[in-house]
Amino acid sequence: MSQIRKPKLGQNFLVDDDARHRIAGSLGDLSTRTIVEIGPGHGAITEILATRCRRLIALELDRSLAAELTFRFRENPNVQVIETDVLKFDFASIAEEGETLDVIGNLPYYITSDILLHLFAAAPLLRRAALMMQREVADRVSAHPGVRDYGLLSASTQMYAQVDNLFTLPPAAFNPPPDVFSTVLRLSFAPRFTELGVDPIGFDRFLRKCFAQKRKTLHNNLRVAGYSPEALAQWPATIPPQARAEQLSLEQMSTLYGALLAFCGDENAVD
Ligand SMILES: C[S@@+](CC[C@H](N)C(=O)[O-])C[C@H]1O[C@@H](n2cnc3c(N)ncnc32)[C@H](O)[C@@H]1O
Repeated sequence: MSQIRKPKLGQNFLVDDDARHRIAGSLGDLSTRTIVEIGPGHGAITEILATRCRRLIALELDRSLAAELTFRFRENPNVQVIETDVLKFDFASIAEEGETLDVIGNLPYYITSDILLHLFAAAPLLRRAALMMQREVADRVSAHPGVRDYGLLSASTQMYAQVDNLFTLPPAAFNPPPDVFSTVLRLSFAPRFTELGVDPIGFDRFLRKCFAQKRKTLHNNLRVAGYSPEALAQWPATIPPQARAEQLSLEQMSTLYGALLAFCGDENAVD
């Protein structure tokens, strides 16, 4: 009986030559940079990066692929292959004094959101990232307020980075072909917490409450999350009372957060 098997560890390897060059080229001149590649696989992108960057750290979870690449790049002193789970990788462990890192990866799609969160946690060490992910996820990450795809993933990402949507590839660019189209995004890290006057942990928790139920108004989501009528009476005049979370800019969100926090004293008071 024939059976379609999902590749393990999200292993859909890039076979489109033009595409691998476009990804490798998407962060510009790398000659002075340290690049971290997530999931190098058989080395489709690694091979190009190895000749272009000062230092390349390739993180591969699959033991046999990591061994294959270690052997293949054994004569490239600027390439280091580390067999590890990217989600357990400490970016600080490889950054040199005062250095920022660039990240490239045709991601294992099954952990895209987790990888993004892991990168956000390391944001002060990162300059830019070029990441291939499922098109629908990329559309959500890069969406602007007021469009259908805008949500928690967009708001969270855009607190950490400016996002550019670079290009989209069909399933045929990969072997085996995935069921979905794929898009490459470029993230330029520039966290906005200080500029917007919010603390990262509290504001992240606030965003989760705001976007808890997409069909509810923001006011209703916050009421359900435990904000009292007295707290919600602090609603800023600049924010429409019937607004949904996905309609508000990050500036408006942070204004609302600040008004509620000033009233409640401590964001823990509303948990
Ligand atoms: C979509 S493939 C990309 C492979 C290669 N870069 C290419 O473009 O052909 C994803 C790669 O990530 C690796 N991978 C999966 N989970 C991982 C993890 N948690 N940490 C590091 N690498 C992982 C897979 O083994 C696979 O090589």
